[in-house]
Amino acid sequence: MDSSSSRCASRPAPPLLLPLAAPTAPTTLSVAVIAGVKRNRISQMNFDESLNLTYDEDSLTPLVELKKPSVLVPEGCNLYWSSLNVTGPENKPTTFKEKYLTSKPKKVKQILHNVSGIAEAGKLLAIMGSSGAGKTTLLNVLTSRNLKNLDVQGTILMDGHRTNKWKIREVSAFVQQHDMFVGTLTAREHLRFMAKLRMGNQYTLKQKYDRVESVIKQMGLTNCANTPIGIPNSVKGLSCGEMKRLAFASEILTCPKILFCDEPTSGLDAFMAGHVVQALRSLADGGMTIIITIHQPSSQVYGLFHNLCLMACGRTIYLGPVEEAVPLFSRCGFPCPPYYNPADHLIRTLAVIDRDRENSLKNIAKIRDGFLKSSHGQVIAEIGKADRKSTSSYNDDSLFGSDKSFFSQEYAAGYFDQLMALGWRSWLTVIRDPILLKVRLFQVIITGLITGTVYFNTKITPETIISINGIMFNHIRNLNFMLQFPNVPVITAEMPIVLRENANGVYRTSTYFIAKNIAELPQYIVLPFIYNLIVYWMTGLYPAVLPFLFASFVTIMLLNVAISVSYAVATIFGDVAISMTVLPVFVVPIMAFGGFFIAFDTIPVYFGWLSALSYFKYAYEAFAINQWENIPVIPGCLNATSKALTSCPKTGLEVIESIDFSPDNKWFDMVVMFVMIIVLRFISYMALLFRSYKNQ
Ligand SMILES: Nc1ncnc2c1ncn2[C@@H]1O[C@H](COP(=O)(O)OP(=O)(O)OP(=O)(O)O)[C@@H](O)[C@H]1O
Repeated sequence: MDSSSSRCASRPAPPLLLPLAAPTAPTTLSVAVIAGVKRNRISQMNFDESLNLTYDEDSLTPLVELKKPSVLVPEGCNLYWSSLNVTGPENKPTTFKEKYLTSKPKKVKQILHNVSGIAEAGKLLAIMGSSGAGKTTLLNVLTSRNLKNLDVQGTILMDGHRTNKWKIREVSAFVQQHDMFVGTLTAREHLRFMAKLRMGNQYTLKQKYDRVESVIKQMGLTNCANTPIGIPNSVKGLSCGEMKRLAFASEILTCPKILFCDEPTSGLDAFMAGHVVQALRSLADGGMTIIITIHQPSSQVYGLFHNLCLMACGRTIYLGPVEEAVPLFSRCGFPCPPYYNPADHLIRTLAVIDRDRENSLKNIAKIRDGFLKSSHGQVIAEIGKADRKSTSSYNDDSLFGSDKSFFSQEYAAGYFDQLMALGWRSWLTVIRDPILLKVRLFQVIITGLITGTVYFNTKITPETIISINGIMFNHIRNLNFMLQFPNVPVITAEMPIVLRENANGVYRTSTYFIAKNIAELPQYIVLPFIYNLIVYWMTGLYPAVLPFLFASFVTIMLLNVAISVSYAVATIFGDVAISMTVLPVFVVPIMAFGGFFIAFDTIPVYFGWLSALSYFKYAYEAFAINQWENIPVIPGCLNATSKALTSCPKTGLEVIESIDFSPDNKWFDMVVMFVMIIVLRFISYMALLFRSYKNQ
């Protein structure tokens, strides 16, 4: 590994507490002492040498605090979990009542049983076990994620300190199983975006970009640094292995002490998997603490692990150096056949076979007993005792002196920097995603031309009044349906990425929301303007500059209300299918009260609220006033004497009144639409904030 690339930028963490290599005056403590249980050194712990902390016996605070250098070599930290017990509902809640109205599940089951362990600094620890063994649950507990419905008891310690979820998040990074990126960015752009947000203000932009280049080299991404990440079925991009390495690269930019990875090799072929795990091994060799869960590693990948944690039935069956696992199994009567992948052998031996359940459990118990008698087993047993003296549970946020909450989280980048970086990313997405801009532009131009051709140069006559009103109402309706519905999948597709980045403490929900709104605004000004430009002049609406500009303003406001509705629905319902089903339920009735299909005098009182919410009505009214207020005479109506034309409006103002609109409402309508935009965007922001909060 390139040594310069293994150097990491320091993070805005509290002063660095480094374990001392050589203990001096006070006591040298073992793992059990860390929890204040016992003060004797456990010998022969070849994977526990870095426990030589020097402590003040009373306060258990490390005595020496080293000054934080400007550039750090990642030193990792030892992570301990002691007597973790996790219980969850026997059946996952499915009905509304079970989910929201029942406080406690009827039946609970124990998922993790007194699980203890250690992940050492500078070592790659792989958690393995058959399906349902509890690997993901353990990783979720260690990272404090996805713990909904679960009751977690136990203690987690970092370098001798009890810790809580905020502290763990501060010093660690989590690469989840499924990669999520904004696919229109290139790998380098994505890393630069992350560097701007995660590396803090103590670094110049150049230093952040230098760090990006070194991480690109370190993760072997040089050849694909300028390749778009990719959007399935739309933009061709990185391979799965490159994507996974990019996920690591994003997380190690700030040089976390601990890196968690859930199934880093899933979906990769053996060759790619080897590359990915080799990258993790290099990070561990550089000093980081790495914890991964993994299924079926090849023997080559297996050989890259330093330590192995084997789980079965929610229990730790083995935790120690990888090379000692197979000998332990042999001693317990389960030798690995020659030329057999040791990982396969271990997992097969620990699998619970339904038709031979009793025997399987007996075998597992035998191996566990063998392990507990070994020196490594004793270390784990001692770690398990660390929890006994603790009175507060892991979920107690006051542990480790942290009183942070979702709303008082600290971010590496300031508010303005977050806005700028997020605005930049949203803007690149808007201009690069073919569906977002090119297709929409094409759609607007074609629809505008077709509408313009159908109503081409409509002259004002008594017979065409209804057609001219139709042009204006269609104008509004077309624009609404053309852009409102396609916007829903755009929001819902990006939401999981935003929620994940938010949960990782990269930026605030508010900065994302404001930046996205600002970055998207230009297209929601330009597109309606182009549409109006085509339709207004082709259909022959009142030919003057100011009325044209006002009509453009009406269409821009209308479209922005429509987009705000799609924002609100998408963020409230979250799922594209549900949102697309709900949206017409709201929009279609509201359109019926727009004024073209209904006389306002005939609307029953109990539907008054629907009429008041009809943004179509406000846009149509403003548009109609703008058109007809400039027409002093309707040719053919002024001197009409025939019976057929007795109800013929003689002036533009009479046309406005004939459709129950008030000529004074032109600016009032604009104000109402503006207020609607603000209220709807606020609602969608609150919905997104709530989702972010629930996702923590
Ligand atoms: N939130 C939850 N509510 C109820 N049961 C749960 C919950 N999370 C996990 N479980 C149960 O806990 C057990 C262990 O699940 P876990 O996902 O940790 O296993 P795993 O070893 O990661 O399996 P796999 O390799 O298949 O992902 C399973 O029986 C699972 O159904």
